[in-house]
Formats: sequence, structure tokens, C-alpha cells
Amino acid sequence: MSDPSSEELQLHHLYVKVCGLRKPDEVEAAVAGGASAVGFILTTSPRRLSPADARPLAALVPPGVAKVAVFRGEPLEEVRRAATVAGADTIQLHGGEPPEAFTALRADGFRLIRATSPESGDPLTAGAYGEDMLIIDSPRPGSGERWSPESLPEQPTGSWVLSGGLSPDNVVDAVTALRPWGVDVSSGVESSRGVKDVGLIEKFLTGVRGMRS
Ligand SMILES: O=C(O)c1ccccc1N[C@@H]1O[C@H](COP(=O)(O)O)[C@@H](O)[C@H]1O
Repeated sequence: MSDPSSEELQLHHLYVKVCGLRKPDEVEAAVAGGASAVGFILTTSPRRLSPADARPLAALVPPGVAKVAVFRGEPLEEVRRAATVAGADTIQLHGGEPPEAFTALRADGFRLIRATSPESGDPLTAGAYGEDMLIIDSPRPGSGERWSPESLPEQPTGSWVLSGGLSPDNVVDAVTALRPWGVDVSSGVESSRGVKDVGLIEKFLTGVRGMRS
């Protein structure tokens, strides 16, 4: 029997986040399908939930699956309050916040995701602001739009998550082409804007099952 090469030993299962969940059956489908994280949108969006409405959904999520509260431009105090009420363990910031915001939220015990877009001018190295992972999304988050790999000024490095316009039909090709550490989906598992389709959640997760970064 041959030993796996050191390169093979470094491969790990793709991180998969399913975002914009609003109902118990959606959370259950994501967890049952093997999602690494589920996301609740606590900012302006057709998928917006109040922190109080997110809390019972977060309570359905077992240990080992991250509960992500998503924000865009809210004051830090509000981010902290809403994420706590929602029962989230991870905060995703889309507002171009400075490194100090990540330092402050880290001190509160949250895991952190920095979300940006290819042409933002932000560093594309995961962890540059102290975050646990970096999402690279289209400039209009939650729009279902894809971004062109040609718009990347540099190759992203570290724990970076591909987002923006992914769907059950394109995710395998996108991962094969860009080799991200993880993937993130919202619009691509909806039957209409803001309305999740449990069958599409299952199809997406089945498609990426077993894929490695
Ligand atoms: O989903 C939203 O409406 C949203 C609003 C504000 C900030 C982030 C939002 N969603 C994030 O967008 C990507 C998913 O994009 P897509 O719909 O699959 O193209 C994901 O990171 C969500 O957390």
C-alpha cells in the first residue's frame, strides 16, 4: 500500500455554507445534507430575519455546524447585540469594516468572516484582518450574480470561500476551476428571490459532497 503524498494529506473537505435561511425545514435540509455552516441575514435584504426570529432556527443547528449572522454596515454595537440575541457563533461582515472591528468582535468570542469582492481593493488573504475566513462575493451580495475570475487582482490565499451566483448546476465546475477552500450559496438554492427551495439545497450539497480543496 502506498503512502499518501504530503500534498494529499493537506487536502480537506470543502467548507460549505448555505445562507439566507428563514425556516426550520431549510435549516434541517442544510444540516442533513452536510453543510458546514448556515447563515441568517440580519441586515437589509429580502431574506432578512429579526434576531429574535433567527434564534429558534439557530437552536436547531447541532454542534460542529457554524451559525452565521450576516451584517452589512451596521454599527458594531448593533452587530454584537443582534448576533448574541440570534444565538450565532460566527459573524459575517460585508461592510468594508476595518481590522479593529474584527479585533473587537474577536474579543467577544465570535468566529469571524470577512466578505469582500474581487475589485474592492481589500486584501485577498484570509486572516489579513484577523478573520477566520474570507468570502469573495460579487459586488452586490445576495444578488445571485457571479464574478469573473479575470477581475481578481491576485490569487486569493488561505481559507477563502467562493460566493456569488453559485448553484447546483455550476458549483462543481467553479470549484474545479478556482480551487477555493469553501463555497457559499444563497440565491442559487431559491425558487424565487428570497424563497429557499429545500430540493435545491439538497441538490447543491449532494453536488459538492466529497469535493476537496
Ligand atoms: O443575501 C442577501 O440578501 C445579503 C444581503 C446583504 C449582505 C449579504 C447577503 N448575502 C450574502 O451573499 C452571498 C450569497 O450570494 P448569492 O445570493 O449566492 O449570489 C452570501 O455570502 C450571503 O451571506
